Parts: sequence; structure tokens; C-alpha cells
Amino acid sequence: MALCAVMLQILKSRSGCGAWGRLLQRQSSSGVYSSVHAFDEAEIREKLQAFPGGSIDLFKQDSGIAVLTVNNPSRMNALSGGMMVDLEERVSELENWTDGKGLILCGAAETFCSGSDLNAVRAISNPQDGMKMSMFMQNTLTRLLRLPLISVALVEGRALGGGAELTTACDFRLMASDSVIQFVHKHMGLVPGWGGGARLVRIVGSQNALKLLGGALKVDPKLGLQIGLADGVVEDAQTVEAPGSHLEQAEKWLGTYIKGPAPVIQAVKKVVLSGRELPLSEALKTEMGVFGTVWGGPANLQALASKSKHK
Ligand SMILES: CCC(=O)SCCNC(=O)CCNC(=O)[C@H](O)C(C)(C)COP(=O)(O)OP(=O)(O)OC[C@H]1O[C@@H](n2cnc3c(N)ncnc32)[C@H](O)[C@@H]1OP(=O)(O)O
Repeated sequence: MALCAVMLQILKSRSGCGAWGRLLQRQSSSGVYSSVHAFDEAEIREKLQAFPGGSIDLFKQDSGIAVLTVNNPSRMNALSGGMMVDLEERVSELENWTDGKGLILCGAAETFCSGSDLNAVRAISNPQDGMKMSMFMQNTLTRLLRLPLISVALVEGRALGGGAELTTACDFRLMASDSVIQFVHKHMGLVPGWGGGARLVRIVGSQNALKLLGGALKVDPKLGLQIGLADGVVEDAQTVEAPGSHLEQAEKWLGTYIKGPAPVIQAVKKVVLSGRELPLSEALKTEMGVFGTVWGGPANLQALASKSKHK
């Protein structure tokens, strides 16, 4: 009888209308703040759009890997207000990409991002507007990290301030050999406000996070690998034999983790995401619901039919 109930739950979740299906949907497509927190998204959007310049470009590939590019090279890819709104729209697009498996976040012209556009920052440098921008960006970056895609930030050149925070909104970080990630907030009389502080603690632990933020330390690939902020290094074309461009190397690196059908890879991400974000009992229930979406599914049946061995 109990098994029947579980099966029923699985079938409901597979059809997308079960409690777990709804939980997952909520978890992946919602941010942190809503009108309950006096967050007026329309108001802050309008304010941000008053600071145009640059763009966030999305290129979805048949391989199932999308490339999201921070594009404002004349300002070292600083994020203008318009780009913050752009980023939210691209994340919405990715939330609806059923064939997607992976995401690479990078900057144009071989540098990652120099943080928020200081011209916009100066114009809204009062606590109220700052907190509204913080809520908007936290919502967007939380949704970015919660996408059912395995994501990697490809850091070339510099990732400074908000740019460093952006790197933490991906599952992984790959650094070019001469790149630097630096939480320069202290030098600006600030702390991270786009969720980068909280995410950094989860990535490198509180001791290392305190050092990186308190010292505004420059993290090069060596230090990045040592403390777990970086997951790999992409080489320059001259240093190894035909490694391809940094982007090609990042695609190859990501390829290992996204090989397989989209529903299975998305399920992998959802299971890890719930384990990362939810209390254990909730994470276990979510895992069961996700399991129900792949158990007896096309990829599972095909694997069973082929009597596969994992030598
Ligand atoms: C959320 C909190 C935050 O993100 S606070 C912002 C933190 N970011 C910063 O403080 C970065 C400030 N910029 C810098 O330190 C340097 O420009 C860096 C990025 C190191 C590059 O230095 P360098 O290679 O010498 O180039 P440069 O200074 O001549 O810059 C080229 C042009 O880009 C501009 N730029 C750069 N960063 C920003 C930014 N964050 N906002 C607005 N503009 C920026 C520079 O002003 C410069 O423009 P221009 O050629 O003088 O017109």
C-alpha cells in the first residue's frame, strides 16, 4: 500500500503536477524576494534601465551548452543597470530551455567583469536604492545558480567586485592562467550585496571567505585551486599543444559532466541543488521526486535494454 502511494507520487511528479514537481519548480524559478518583502520589481527595473550600455548575450547551442556573455568591453564589462535587467531576462529564457544541459558564463574581449558600473553606482548611492538593487541581483543570481543546467564561469582577465560575485553564481569556475578574481568590495567601502558573500562561504568555507573579503585578496589560479574557488585552469594556446581557445577548453571540460540526455543531466543538477539548499529531510523528498522523473524514463529503459556494463 505504501509503495502504491509512493508510485502514485512519482507518477504525479512525472506529469509535472505533483507536490514534488511543484516544489522543484518553485525552487528553480523563484528568487529570494517578492512583494512579501516589499520588493517592487517593476520599480527597480525602471530605475536600472535609466543606466543603459552594454548587453548580456545568450547563445544556445545544439550541443545543449549555452554561452552567456557579459558584453561591455569599453568599461571592462562593468554591469550597467540595463545589463542587470538583461541578465534577468536571459535567466528567464534559460529557465525555459528544455533541451539545455550546460552553461558557460564569460566576458567579452578576454576579461570577465569589473563589477557594477561605477557611473550607475554613483547615481544610486543611497541605502534604499542599494538594497533594492541588491534584492534584484540576488533574485537573478539565485535563479542563475538554480537553473537545471550545470554551469561554469570562465574567468579571463579580471573578475572584480560584483564580477567576482557573478562567478559564485555558477556551479564551477575555470580560470585562465593570468586571470584574477578579487572581491574588492572592502576597498570601495562595501561588502558583497549580490549574494556573493553567502555563496563564497559555501564554496571556500568561512575561514577562507573571511580572508578573501577582509583582505580583498587577489585570487590567481594557484590560490583559486588551493582554496577550492577554482575548479580548473584553461591554458593559453602557446603553452600546450593545440588546446583550442579558452571557450573551447571550457566546453570540453564541461562536456565530461553533461554527456547524456537533457532530462537526466537536468535531474542530476536538481538532486545536487536540493542537497545543497534544503534541509536533509526536504532534500531527500525532492530527490525521490526527481528520481521519479527518470526511473522508467526513455534513457533508463534504453540502458536496461542494452545490458550496459560499467567497466
Ligand atoms: C557590487 C559592487 C561593485 O561591483 S563595486 C565596483 C567594483 N569594481 C571596481 O571598482 C573596478 C574599477 N576599475 C578598475 O579597477 C580598473 O578599471 C580595472 C578593471 C582594473 C582595469 O584597469 P585598466 O586595465 O587600467 O583599464 P582602465 O582603468 O583604463 O579601464 C578601461 C575603461 O573601463 C572603465 N571601467 C573599468 N571598470 C569600470 C566600472 N566598474 N565601472 C565603470 N567603468 C569602468 C574605466 O573607467 C575606463 O574607462 P575610460 O577609458 O577611462 O573611459
